[in-house]
Amino acid sequence: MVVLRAVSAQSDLLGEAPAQSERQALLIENLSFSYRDKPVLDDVGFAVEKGRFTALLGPNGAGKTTLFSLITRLLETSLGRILIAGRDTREAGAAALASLGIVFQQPTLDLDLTVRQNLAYFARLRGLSLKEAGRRIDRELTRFDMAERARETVRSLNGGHRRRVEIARALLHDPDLLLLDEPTVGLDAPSRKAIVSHVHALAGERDVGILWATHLIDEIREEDALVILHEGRVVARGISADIVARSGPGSLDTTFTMLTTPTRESSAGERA
Ligand SMILES: Nc1ncnc2c1ncn2[C@@H]1O[C@H](COP(=O)(O)OP(=O)(O)OP(=O)(O)O)[C@@H](O)[C@H]1O
Repeated sequence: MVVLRAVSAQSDLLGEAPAQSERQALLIENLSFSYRDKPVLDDVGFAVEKGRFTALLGPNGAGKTTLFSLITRLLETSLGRILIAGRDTREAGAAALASLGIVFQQPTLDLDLTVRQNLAYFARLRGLSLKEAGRRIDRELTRFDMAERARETVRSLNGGHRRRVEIARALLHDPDLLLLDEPTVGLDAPSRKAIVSHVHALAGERDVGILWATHLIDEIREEDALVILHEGRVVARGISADIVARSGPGSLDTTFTMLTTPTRESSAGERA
């Protein structure tokens, strides 16, 4: 019974694969990837709209980090297509990546530089003039309630504040797409809540498309766009509340468990 439910839910929860449109910050079409002979992503397709928070929800090992590595071109595949703000990452290369901001799972700030120095260094790398860099650094630090910490070294900040600086840095060049790979890992509950709330607000305010990879259901709101990834396949995509409603009574927690805990029989069914 549970097996039948899981299989039928998967087809109901996918709908049509998205087609290219003007408001997309990201479009992924038919993307597949293997590490040597180990398949990790299989025919992945979804879109991230500008001005919207999209959660990429998947258990450990689902393929989220691999997908981010393909979007940023740390990894390559010839199977499928990735468009950032309408530009094909394979064809447009650096021009496509120019509209991308990223916060990696592992922190990448220089601990011995001040907050402002970290941001200024990145802004200069992105080709911003000193004056423009200063203006944007002030804007982002104010946005993240960090203006008063600008002269402190990153080492003196707590984990939550370090994360805020990383997100601020990723926004300095006004990207169309912001990728965040499990950005709340290791943070305490209040810091996690604050970052989730800041980033949700950001999507609408800045008209930036946000792709937030997580395995934590409580970071997702009913109105968010949601892509559920399981064993390298998209098993649900749409608005979170709609996905939950279409999968029967229960919460996102129940839906996620149903879609990502395959029995042997349902695994066979999926692959048939
Ligand atoms: N360099 C690699 N070589 C071989 N297999 C890899 C490599 N990196 C990841 N994998 C495997 O690919 C699969 C997807 O891993 P990936 O890190 O993309 O998943 P994830 O959803 O980001 O998980 P996590 O939340 O644990 O980081 C896993 O089975 C993982 O063991």
